Amino acid sequence: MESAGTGRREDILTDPMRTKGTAFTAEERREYGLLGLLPHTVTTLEEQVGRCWGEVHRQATDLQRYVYLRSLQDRNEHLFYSVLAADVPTALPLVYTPTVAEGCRRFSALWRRPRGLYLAWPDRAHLPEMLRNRQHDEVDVIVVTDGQRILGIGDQGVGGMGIPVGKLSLYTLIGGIDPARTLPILLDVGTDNADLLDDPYYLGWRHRRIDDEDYHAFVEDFVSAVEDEMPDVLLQWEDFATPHAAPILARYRDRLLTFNDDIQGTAAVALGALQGATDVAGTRLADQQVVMLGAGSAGIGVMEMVRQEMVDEGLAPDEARARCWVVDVRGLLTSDRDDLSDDQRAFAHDPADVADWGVTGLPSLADVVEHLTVGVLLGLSTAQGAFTEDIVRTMAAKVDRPIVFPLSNPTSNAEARPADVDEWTDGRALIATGSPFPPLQRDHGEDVPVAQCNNVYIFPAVGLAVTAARATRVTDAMMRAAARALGDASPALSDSRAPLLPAWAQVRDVADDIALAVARRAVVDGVAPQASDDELRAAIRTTRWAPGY
Ligand SMILES: NC(=O)c1ccc[n+]([C@@H]2O[C@H](COP(=O)([O-])OP(=O)(O)OC[C@H]3O[C@@H](n4cnc5c(N)ncnc54)[C@H](O)[C@@H]3O)[C@@H](O)[C@H]2O)c1
Ligand SMILES: O=C(O)C[C@H](O)C(=O)O
Ligand SMILES: [Mg+2]
Repeated sequence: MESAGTGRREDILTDPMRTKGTAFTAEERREYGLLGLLPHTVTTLEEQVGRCWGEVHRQATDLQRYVYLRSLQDRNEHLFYSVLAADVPTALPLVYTPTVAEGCRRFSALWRRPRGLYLAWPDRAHLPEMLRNRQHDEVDVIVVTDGQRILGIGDQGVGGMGIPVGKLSLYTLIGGIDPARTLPILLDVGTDNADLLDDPYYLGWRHRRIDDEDYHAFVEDFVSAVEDEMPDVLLQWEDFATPHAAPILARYRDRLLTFNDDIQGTAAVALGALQGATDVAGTRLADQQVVMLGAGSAGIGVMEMVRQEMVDEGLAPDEARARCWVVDVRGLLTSDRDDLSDDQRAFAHDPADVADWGVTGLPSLADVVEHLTVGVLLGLSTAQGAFTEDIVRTMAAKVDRPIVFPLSNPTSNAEARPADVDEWTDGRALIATGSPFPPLQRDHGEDVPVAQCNNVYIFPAVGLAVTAARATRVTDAMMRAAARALGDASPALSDSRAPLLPAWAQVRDVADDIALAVARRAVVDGVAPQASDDELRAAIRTTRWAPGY
């Protein structure tokens, strides 16, 4: 930690970026006027970490563990990140998916301390002033949400703030972004969640969501204010509802350094995991029929990257498209439907393609799996249990190594449980999930972890890359470089029984590799200053913040 400075003693003791709590030494206590303000014993950071983990484990529920860790973050950031770093696999589900979903649902009741910015529509005339009120001047990464599509649990209004806060914790833990240079933002444009509108303790703007015209004007004013105040910042869009997510990305991606995590981050992690899976299955994506359940911004984003990959593997654009099948709540996307956005229409099949299936109405997922030899089944539908035993068994009867990724979050929204998929396929399926699941049990006693195919493998590394390389845009090629670098780190490439994605214990090293690949691509694409690999590596190293006193 940089010097505790010469601020007033209360500042040093209570400033979460500067405090050491009981680890202030006897000399520091005297120097900063802290004598008598702390219990006598001086502890080490390691002892503090041990004590905190004891308290985490002592809590009765994961939600209480989440509350404990979040309040630790508000008290002492160095200790908070040291605690997370000491046990990443245990910490991740507590500060992130799935527990963060409960934190968002209970946000108003759990309110403790301010963090980040709440930009509410009624205050729209003051956006620049509100941005200037941010806690720290220099910001590398903003994560912003409007709370409308939080994980798979819908509109959480102001409670959506839990997501930017959680994502930014991982930008720091995994991507090494200095926590004092991160900024979570909640655009409070109302909520259509009736329970929240009726909740007397709801802390957001108690109003239905504003209409689209006002909404887009507000987003534009927000982006303009960000450009004025923090022109070099990375602006990550998170958990926007599908009708807003892709249009916002399209509008701003060529104007500033920005990306949508649910569209692009998810696509990159899915493609990374598919690289390991296809390798183990001894095939290529281009040789498979790929089926996606869910045509929201996440599902379409993934299919767009899958399609590009098939083209890279040698297919003509139309051949690639013909191998991609997307099914939504109504059924297969077909070109005679009048309810599709342009992004969805790009994956619509001609009804003639399926005419001989003899299905009346739109084919369902079960029909698709019955009539095609499906090698890859992906889920971003929010539909719990939609990968039924019948569907999975039908698929698995036709391929040796079915690739099945139920990617919806949180845990309760997953399209299938890995243990079930494993049983239905006699252990042949290659599985990855969006939320964490227990390892698969094997007869000979050796448990196999289930890969968590979550965009957390991607966004911290992208943040590290663009900060280190001083990039000005996030290009598609940069996201695909991230996917490739992640895929190259798949343990399954060297051991076909290993998980498809790296273990959490390795995730920071893998983030460095991904960051290098992304930064290199930024240079090639002309959106970052010229730099050699050695220079980029050095920049990544020096950008990385690590906790410690
Ligand atoms: N693993 C990850 O990293 C990751 C990343 C982003 C999003 N997600 C998850 O993806 C899910 C979807 O996100 P989104 O923004 O695209 O949501 P969305 O609500 O916009 O889209 C959901 C899609 O699924 C379809 N659908 C809903 N119920 C269905 C059903 N019963 N059968 C078939 N289709 C159904 C809808 O028609 C829609 O096309 C969420 O659960 C989210 O948590 C996971
Ligand atoms: O937040 C996550 O766990 C992943 C993803 O961004 C989602 O919206 O589900
Ligand atoms: Mg998300």
